Amino acid sequence: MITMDDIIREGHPTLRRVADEVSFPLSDADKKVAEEMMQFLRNSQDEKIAEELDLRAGVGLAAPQIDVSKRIIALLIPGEYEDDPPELEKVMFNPKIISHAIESACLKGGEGCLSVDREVPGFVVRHSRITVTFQDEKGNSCKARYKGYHAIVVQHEIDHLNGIMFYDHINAESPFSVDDDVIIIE
Ligand SMILES: OCN(O)CCCc1ccccc1
Ligand code: NI
Repeated sequence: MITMDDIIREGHPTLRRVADEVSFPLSDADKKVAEEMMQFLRNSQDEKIAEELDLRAGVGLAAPQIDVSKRIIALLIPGEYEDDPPELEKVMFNPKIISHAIESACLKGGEGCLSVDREVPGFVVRHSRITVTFQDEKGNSCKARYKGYHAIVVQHEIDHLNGIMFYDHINAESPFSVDDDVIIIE
């Protein structure tokens, strides 16, 4: 089971590596990694388990964050209300952004990261809408489009596969100044 002890922190070289493509059919090891990543996200969003295991809540996780330099990301974006189904619950293998909108967007509150034990204030400017191809656990080729908060989270995770941290996108000189056509998501 993944706990915070398994999550590597900034400064660890794996976070700055470009992760390797996953081959299909999946090895048992890769299947296990994906399952454990999704279980971590569920546990991290369960009040009791998170408190018991001292987990930071996460809506996404990338395999490099558990020192597995492979192109696997897990996404778990909860529904609006307690008993709603998740808005997005998916593991992507070899995800790739194949196209994106011209418009940029960022979260009003900035971003954080389970691999970063500090606040890094500032607007993290990303694409407002993306089209992603990926393989599912069966190796089926999939395509999906994301916008808004979902697009932001997916980009944050895919960045981890390319050794990019969220604060790489923050304007160091002026962290909260963005062009006036950048969509600021509440
Ligand atoms: O890589 C996953 N992770 O560090 C957890 C935080 C995910 C995340 C947080 C804010 C905006 C987008 C994504
Ligand atoms: Ni992260």
